[in-house]
Amino acid sequence: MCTAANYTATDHYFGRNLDLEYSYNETVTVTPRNYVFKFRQVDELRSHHALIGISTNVDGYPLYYDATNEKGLSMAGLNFPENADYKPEDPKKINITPFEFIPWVLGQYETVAEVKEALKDINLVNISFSKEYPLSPLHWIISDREESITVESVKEGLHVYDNPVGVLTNNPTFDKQLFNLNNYMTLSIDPPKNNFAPDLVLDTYSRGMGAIGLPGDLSSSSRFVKAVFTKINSVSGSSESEAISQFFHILGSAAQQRGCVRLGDKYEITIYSSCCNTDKGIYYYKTYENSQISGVDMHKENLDSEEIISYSLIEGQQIKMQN
Ligand SMILES: C[C@H](CCC(=O)NCCS(=O)(=O)O)[C@H]1CC[C@H]2[C@@H]3CC[C@@H]4C[C@H](O)CC[C@]4(C)[C@H]3C[C@H](O)[C@]12C
Repeated sequence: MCTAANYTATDHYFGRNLDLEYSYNETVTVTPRNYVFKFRQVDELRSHHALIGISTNVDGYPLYYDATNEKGLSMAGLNFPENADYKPEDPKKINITPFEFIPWVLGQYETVAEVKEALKDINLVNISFSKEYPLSPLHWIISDREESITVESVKEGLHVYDNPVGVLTNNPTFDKQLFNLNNYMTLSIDPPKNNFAPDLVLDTYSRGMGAIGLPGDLSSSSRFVKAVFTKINSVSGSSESEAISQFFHILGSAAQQRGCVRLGDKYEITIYSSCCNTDKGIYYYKTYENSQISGVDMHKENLDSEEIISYSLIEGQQIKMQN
């Protein structure tokens, strides 16, 4: 399972946890403007916005999990099992495969408003990348500084939801995730008042009691509530250091520790957490075993080139000994 979010301090940030029990050798990948993006059913993009994000690169093609373009538009794909339903080719629509969706959107658009318009003509077509890389059941969050949307291709068709909280996890469908927040409206960052039974003497014996009932388990609906509560109440200073620290703490509130979710003989963990400064095009990340923040700045690369540039994730703790 996964959790994605956006966050605005002075700059705007977008990132996600990738939670899984294995990895696909993902890298931080910069796709410069003149890399030729080929698509299965529509014309190639010879020149487009540059992208930075995490991908698995197969036969020279960046299969992005999440990315941001040089205009500050961001997008992440998260698992959506049982619900994702991709369609046969529709000659009246623009047929984009799920693995092309991030390049197609981020290659061309600057804002969520533009993407919303474009999505009216899109059909997410059921063509897989290859036998080795079959279709994954995904849904997406797309964000800019102003707004976020969630895109879900389900049995009934393509649903585009406004995402007023700027958070996405996994199942159930996004309308249900949002509805579920109704159940938590009494949670508060302030100490509780005794509404339970005013005649009883009840004591606020601990800090944090205003949010008792906030879910702490690792199911996708609980992570959604936890991440929304943390993000919406987040306060941070305006510096880059303060903002990215806060962003990683937001993601940390929904992260997975090895041992708590068993999958056969393996355990789900947060493989990486990312935080892209979408204004500056800097992609920061941590991995499960590297708590130090590493970063790749897209503007340090030649963005007019034709070749993708990738950086392997730095793994293993970088411990700064003080004596
Ligand atoms: C599995 C991940 C979601 C994490 C998650 O939620 N894990 C719970 C698993 S479980 O439900 O608990 O078992 C998702 C998120 C993004 C995905 C890639 C997107 C590009 C590409 C698309 C191609 O079509 C197939 C290969 C491809 C590399 C994808 C592989 C995989 O699907 C990725 C990593």
